[in-house]
Amino acid sequence: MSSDRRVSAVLPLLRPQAGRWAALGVLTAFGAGLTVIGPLVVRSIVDRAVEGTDADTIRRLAFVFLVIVIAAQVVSVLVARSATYAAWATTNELRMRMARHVLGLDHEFHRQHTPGELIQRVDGDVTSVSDLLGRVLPKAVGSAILVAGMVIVVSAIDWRIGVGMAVYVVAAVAAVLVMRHRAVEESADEMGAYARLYGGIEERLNASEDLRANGAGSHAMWRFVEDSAGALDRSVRRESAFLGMWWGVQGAVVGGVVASVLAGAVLVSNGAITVGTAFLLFQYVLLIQRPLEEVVHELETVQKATGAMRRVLALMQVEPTVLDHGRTSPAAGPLAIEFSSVSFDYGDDDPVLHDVDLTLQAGRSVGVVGRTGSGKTTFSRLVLRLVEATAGQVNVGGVPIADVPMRELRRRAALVPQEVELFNGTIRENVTLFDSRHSDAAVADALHSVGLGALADGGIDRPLGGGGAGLSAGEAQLLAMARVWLRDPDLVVLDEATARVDPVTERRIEEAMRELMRGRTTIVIAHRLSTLSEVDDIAVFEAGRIVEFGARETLVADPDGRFRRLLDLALEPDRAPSEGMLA
Ligand SMILES: Nc1ncnc2c1ncn2[C@@H]1O[C@H](COP(=O)(O)OP(=O)(O)OP(=O)(O)O)[C@@H](O)[C@H]1O
Repeated sequence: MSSDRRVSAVLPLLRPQAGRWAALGVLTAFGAGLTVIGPLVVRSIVDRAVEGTDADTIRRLAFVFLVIVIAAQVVSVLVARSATYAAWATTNELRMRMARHVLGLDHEFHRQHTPGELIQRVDGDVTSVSDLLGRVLPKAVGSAILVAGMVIVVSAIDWRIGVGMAVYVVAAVAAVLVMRHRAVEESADEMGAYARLYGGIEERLNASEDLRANGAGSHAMWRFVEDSAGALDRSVRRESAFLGMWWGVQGAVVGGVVASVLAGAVLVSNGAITVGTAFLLFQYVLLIQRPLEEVVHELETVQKATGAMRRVLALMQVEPTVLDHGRTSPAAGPLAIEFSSVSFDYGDDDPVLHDVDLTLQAGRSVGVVGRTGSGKTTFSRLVLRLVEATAGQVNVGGVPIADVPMRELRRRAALVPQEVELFNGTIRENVTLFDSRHSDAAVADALHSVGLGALADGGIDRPLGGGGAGLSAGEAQLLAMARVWLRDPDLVVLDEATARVDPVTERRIEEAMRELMRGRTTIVIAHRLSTLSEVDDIAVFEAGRIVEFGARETLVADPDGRFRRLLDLALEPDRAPSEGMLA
């Protein structure tokens, strides 16, 4: 995509605020017109003074000039104000569209892009576009009208001077644009270096506990130092490219002023133009200085916005693989799950699940066990349609999962994840996930049902504490269960609900699970077999395949079965792995 096409990609953004932008265009043209007329009045004053016209006429002309200058200033303030407003209205729409788009992208996309990088895209890059629209675009349009107006006025006086002025402007702008090529590249590189730096900082801050606990602080810091040095190097290169352009413009301006003064002196002495016209030329050349300087100043904004626009467009072109075109709602009540020859890979042609067949009747619960990396979590992602099967068919409630509207699937299926995210808000907000429609009684009931009654009794509008401080990992998982309880879904996936908790909390979680399972279809992914004492069925995963599936009681009774062997292993303390019973 060429850079011009990228800049033109901004134009469709203006459409929703077209009226505002049109009014701004008229105001800008009016302001430029006033700036062109001002020196014409001065020209009259000078010529009349040379001719010896009466003082009253000159005073009147001076007053007209004063009014024009004040009006031009007022208009420029109005232009700046309404341009900022129009730019924010326009880019806020873009921000919203991008945020919605990013949130709709795949699990895999979010795994590959840090939140910091995405914030930089949705906010930082869009702010660059906003600067372009709110500051540069009105200035560019105003400058173009100003220069065109000056060339027309001068041509009307003497077409040869008009041509000279046009050639001068075109040559000066062309020279700056040629120099910009290097600046463009440097600017894009600098933005990329900063995105990497901020993305890295954000990721390391999130993982600070893990990094510190594993003694990886110094490696992480070293990476930060490398990224910072890279960003500094790019900044210096970009700065020197822009400095080169700046000196180019200063040379062009000084050359223009010298040429206009010399040409004016020669033409006046030849009698070709009046002193007032020579003065007009001098003023016009000075007026050209501002647009030329702005080309340099604002080119940086244009470069940033161009790079930003390129990244925004690239992001908007990322298509989710999980599409929401479904129109069929499964019947009300618990949802049956059916996997027919389902295979899945994460895009690297290395299948994580192979030919998985499984039928879980509505309202039943299945315990999913297997070694680390055997595909249990991936299986649950397919059930929740966070990823799409590479081959085969997943049905939910008898309906192909792709035919179920995403909104309905999200409403009827819920997940208690391995890592529970807690928000810096009240207990209520953490349970309701900021949905204000739930009553106090419903929130308290949800907390009581999962054994967090003490939290509810102290008042649900108390802050939970920054980042959920004060809740253990097990309590956080209970709180996640309360969220699910409140939503009352038809399908629940509990991912490793008892990992990393003490026996007392494990017991509380088991009781909460029992409550949660009632009247719903439930998938429990567990490392500890004791968690599975309540489930109806068991599926044993091994290297991405289901190697055993059946009613729990049947599998327990089969001495040669894999689940039975896992149970025996768990019951023999000498042979049981120390950390989790299956991990
Ligand atoms: N987002 C991903 N991108 C690429 N590969 C992945 C991704 N998630 C998991 N995998 C790979 O898929 C395989 C199965 O992972 P999965 O998390 O489903 O296993 P699991 O049985 O749930 O393991 P655990 O018990 O450790 O959670 C592993 O080899 C893992 O490395």
